[in-house]
Amino acid sequence: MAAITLTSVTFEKARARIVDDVSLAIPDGAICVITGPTGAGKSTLLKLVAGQLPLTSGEIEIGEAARQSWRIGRDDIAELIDPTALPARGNLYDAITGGLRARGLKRKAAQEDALKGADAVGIGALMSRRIASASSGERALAAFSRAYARPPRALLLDEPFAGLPPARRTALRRELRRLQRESGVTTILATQDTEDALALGDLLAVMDAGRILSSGSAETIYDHPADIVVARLFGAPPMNLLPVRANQTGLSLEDGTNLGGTSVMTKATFAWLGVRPEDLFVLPEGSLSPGGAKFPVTVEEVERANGSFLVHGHVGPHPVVARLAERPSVEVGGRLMLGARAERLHMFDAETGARL
Ligand SMILES: Nc1ncnc2c1ncn2[C@@H]1O[C@H](COP(=O)(O)OP(=O)(O)OP(=O)(O)O)[C@@H](O)[C@H]1O
Repeated sequence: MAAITLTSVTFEKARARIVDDVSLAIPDGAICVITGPTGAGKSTLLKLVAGQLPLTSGEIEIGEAARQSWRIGRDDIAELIDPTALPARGNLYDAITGGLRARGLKRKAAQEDALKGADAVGIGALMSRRIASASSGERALAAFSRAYARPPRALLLDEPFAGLPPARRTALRRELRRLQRESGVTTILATQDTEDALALGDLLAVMDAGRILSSGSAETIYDHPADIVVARLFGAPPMNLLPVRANQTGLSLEDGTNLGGTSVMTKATFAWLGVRPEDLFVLPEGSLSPGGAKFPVTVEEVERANGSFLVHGHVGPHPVVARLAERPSVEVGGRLMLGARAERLHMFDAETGARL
């Protein structure tokens, strides 16, 4: 297929930099997931790669083809897929063949490929369903059929699972991974969902305000975020951050509450201690592992989440969220001692927010 290389890609509109100096190198056959909050510029970046918007400056290469030399819809270089943007009229079959025809396929080839693609994703029997009455999951599958029936060199997927319930999302992620494995098409996928990103991304890029703040493997972005901005942007609920001071016995809050955490003590006297909600657990009395941290949490609310319980509370004046497998036996207003293993703690510079 083809590697995708973005060099200093910038897009301005009405003097606003919507995409700002983005550089990324996506290896041939990889999935790069662009993640970030709403309005970060993800969709705009995909449209630039698809050739649907003109670059203000910079360069995009897909394999040997430089950005200026292709036009969307006229060849098999890049295709942007947004399941929510299927045409309003017609049935799923029309949506799939229409997409292939727009890429320049002759009618017969488009019809053959559409059926092949629909069978490959298991919606062959649904071809006559009106788009307007198809479920979000069926539309997503139709969009995938359209993409994978004849994969372009670069596939650009904009929020492909938007609006789907969690169970359907999981199934469609697996489907997408399978299609990706079989086709090997280099893919950029934009999503706000951390689970999509972790499940699908060979390469992750965190975007905010038009810029790529950090990019790399899940290990880099999720396990070792470069600074507190990336740490808070990637992960849901976001990483807890507490301002701490180091003394002889470990890290403490300003009111003197000792949190342990001797394993992450650095030369810095003041720092931010970070811990992800999913890395916290109920700490049985006196069982803190060496170097780990403990958090005496005053519980405000316990919320049932998908397969877990979210405990909202605070440690001193600082809000803390924990994701626990089981509902803790604690009343609202009660105290819960939570722990985190040494290797799941993060430390960031108090001033710059950079990882220590
Ligand atoms: N043609 C345009 N003219 C002016 N502003 C634009 C244009 N297109 C996008 N924007 C603005 O640029 C920013 C980025 O938009 P974009 O849709 O790329 O973000 P996004 O990260 O995909 O968000 P979401 O996850 O909500 O889809 C937004 O503030 C948007 O309002």
